[in-house]
Amino acid sequence: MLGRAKQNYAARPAPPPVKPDLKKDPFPSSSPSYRDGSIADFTKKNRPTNPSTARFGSSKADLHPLKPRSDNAAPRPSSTNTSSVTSYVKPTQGFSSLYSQSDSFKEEPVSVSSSAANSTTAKTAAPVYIAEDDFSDDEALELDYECPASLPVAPAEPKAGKTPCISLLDSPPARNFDPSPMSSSRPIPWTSSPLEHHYPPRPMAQPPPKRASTDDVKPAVVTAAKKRKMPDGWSKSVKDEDAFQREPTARRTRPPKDEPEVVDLFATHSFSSTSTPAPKSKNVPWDTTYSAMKEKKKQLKNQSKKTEVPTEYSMEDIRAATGGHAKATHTAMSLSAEQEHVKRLVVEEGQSVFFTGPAGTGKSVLMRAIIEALKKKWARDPERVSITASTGLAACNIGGMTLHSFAGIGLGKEEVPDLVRKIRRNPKAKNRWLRTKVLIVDEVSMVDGDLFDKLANIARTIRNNGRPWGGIQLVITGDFFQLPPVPDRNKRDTKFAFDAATWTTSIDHTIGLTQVFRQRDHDFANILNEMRMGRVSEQTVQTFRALSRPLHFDDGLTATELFPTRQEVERSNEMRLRNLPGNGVHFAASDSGDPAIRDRLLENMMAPKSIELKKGAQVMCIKNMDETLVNGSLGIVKSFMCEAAFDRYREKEGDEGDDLGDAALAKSKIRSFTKDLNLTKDLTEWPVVQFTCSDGSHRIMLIQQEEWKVELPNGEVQAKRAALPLILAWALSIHKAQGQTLERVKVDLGKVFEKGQAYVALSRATTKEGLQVLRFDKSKVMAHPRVIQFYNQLYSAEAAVKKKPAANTVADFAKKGRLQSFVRKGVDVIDLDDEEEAMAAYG
Ligand SMILES: Nc1ncnc2c1ncn2[C@@H]1O[C@H](COP(=O)(O)OP(=O)(O)OP(=O)(O)O)[C@@H](O)[C@H]1O
Repeated sequence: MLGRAKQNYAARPAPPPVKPDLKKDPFPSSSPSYRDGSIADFTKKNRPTNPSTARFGSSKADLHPLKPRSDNAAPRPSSTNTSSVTSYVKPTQGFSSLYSQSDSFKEEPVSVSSSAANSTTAKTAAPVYIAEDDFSDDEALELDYECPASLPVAPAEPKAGKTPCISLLDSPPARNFDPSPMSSSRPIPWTSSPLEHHYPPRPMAQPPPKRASTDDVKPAVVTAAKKRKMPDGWSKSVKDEDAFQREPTARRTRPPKDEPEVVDLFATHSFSSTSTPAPKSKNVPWDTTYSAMKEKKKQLKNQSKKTEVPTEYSMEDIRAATGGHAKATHTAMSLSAEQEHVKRLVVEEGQSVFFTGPAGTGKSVLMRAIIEALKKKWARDPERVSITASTGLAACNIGGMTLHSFAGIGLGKEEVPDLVRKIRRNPKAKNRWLRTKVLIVDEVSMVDGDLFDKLANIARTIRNNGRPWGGIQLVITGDFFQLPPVPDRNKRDTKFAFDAATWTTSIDHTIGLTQVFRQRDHDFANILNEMRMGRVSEQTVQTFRALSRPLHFDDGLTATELFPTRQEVERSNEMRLRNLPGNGVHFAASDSGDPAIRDRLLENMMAPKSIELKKGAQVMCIKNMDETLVNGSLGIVKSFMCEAAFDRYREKEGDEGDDLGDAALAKSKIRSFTKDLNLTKDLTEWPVVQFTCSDGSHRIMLIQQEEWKVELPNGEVQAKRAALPLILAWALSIHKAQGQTLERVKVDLGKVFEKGQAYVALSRATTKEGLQVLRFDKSKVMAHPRVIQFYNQLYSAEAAVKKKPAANTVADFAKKGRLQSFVRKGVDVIDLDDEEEAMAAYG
């Protein structure tokens, strides 16, 4: 009975497999970690010490399924195996002790085939070696070698039951490869590599023999794959047929005509140069030494340099390009060392900079250079650079918008929270605040201090960033000795931008430009500079009084009179024009853009909406045309001509002639000629102006319309004006004159009423000889006391830092912090760093 019971027990059906407890572990991990998450326990509990509890397999053989070693494993000297492993695991003692097993890092079985060890196939299969090109399966990659002329025939469709196998070896191997289907008794291949990987590597592809003719070769490799296209410069050199014929080595395959050309990255330069044959021994990338590749790169660089378009032009080039028709061209001007220093700080170091300096030290020139460089730097994201100025005119001069427009605050009279709400309701303005990384502010002397503080706070609030200006880099320029902010009736005194509570913390560097370009006469430059600082000596008074004499010029031009108000200017110009004989000719500008905002955007343009001219009218060029015909050049209208008549006149008279008597004759001839041929020639008449250039020469130019645009930072044109680049120039407002360089100026100080006006007016002149001063009065040139104080602090800070006399100050004279420590000693300047930090933390 006992025996029967034993038999029944042995013959009982196997219990059903235990289902995993889904409630407890709905998503069981596929990783081998132990259920409680302790990998140490896991390794301990599953340690294959006892064959019956071993995790992988149940037989003893399973403990060492890869003994003998897998054929795919790299060969190792068997005798030293143990010692090398021991020494290798030494540093991991900590782990070993954790697992309380010294051989924790010994080789673990990795085969998934329980019978692999017993498989005779595994034992007898040929070892697999990895060749260098086993991984170069990127078909699109162009390698620096040419494929053999004959490629293997594409394999037939694999038969059922056969392992798909495409051999890239041109001679089929006479090896005993068994292509029978995989069975559990065969080792799983090391990778899913193609089968040829199971064979010893064939020798590297040899450079193919030099071909007789490039056309003979059938570039099978080219047709086989989608090739990567090289940049334009490369294909250009490929198209050099001669160079192709001169190719010293057969390193490139000419594709059939209808296929895209393929350029060998490493060989391109060599076939554009006969003198540099390709190194024969380096025709595969892995054979090319680093120095050889470097050399090739250098040659390519030189080659591309040679084809660069020159960026600077000589005057001959400019004249040839513009002829006698004035069209604004870009003229290169090299910056001085101090200008370069500022540009570097701004563009390369990303510092917030305020650069200032006397009139004529090249602040505007520098600002334009900085804007150009920043635009290049942010070419991919132009909205990052916002160009603004305090006034519409100044903004137009640098192709920007007013600071008010940028901010989207209207007049900006409300408190900051209200202004922030206003901006948030205006997506464009909000976006400008959020996207701006660099904010340019020109003519800062006219920015109100309260406005500066408001904008600084708005920036931090809208950008949700506690850093000064919410992290926006500021590039500010201006001269506080020049025109002050427009006075506010509600305020008792002017508040300058430097008076703003946030001014000191907003600026990293304050830099004083010292090299005066406008006045070449040092004495004159020094007198003006002294006057600027409010130091008017008796000698200076005498010098200016002596300039009251009338000015006479042989070319019939008179000095431009500067007036404080626009009404005075208009009255003066109209009267002078009316006094000229003959009829006036009207030139209307053509404006375009959104009608809703166009007029407002264009109202501050230097170029007028319409201008009436007469023969003999004195005009000023308001655009830089080239090196000698610049913004501020004075001229006289000599005639009115169509383009063809002017060309004929120029042919006859050349550049220097000024006899325009046959203009009418030329015009009638052109008219009859165009009538005969039924041609439609543009017979619009334009003013012909004889300019006195900055170098003293005369040039006769046909002046046609130029364009001025008001653009958003992303290049979107908001408004555009096409107008003659001319204004009447018997008189000019001081406001419009700010920023101008004038050869002949007349200033009546009796009419000047605002601080800074006298200095702006007088400092437009390039020479004493070209300046007439009426009613000179010391009191009229006095600067604002707080401006004097501000600059004295800067200069003394610089002098103290450099241990130099304050008079000879140069360049970077007030770094943030450094200046504060100086000015704190004597002058009441609040250090706002702590407050800023606190606000940043709060934000
Ligand atoms: N690096 C330079 N090389 C030669 N000339 C220069 C240079 N920088 C400026 N200039 C010339 O100096 C004159 C004054 O330049 P600019 O108008 O930029 O000075 P500014 O400091 O802006 O003057 P202001 O304060 O009066 O507006 C211009 O005629 C300009 O062409």
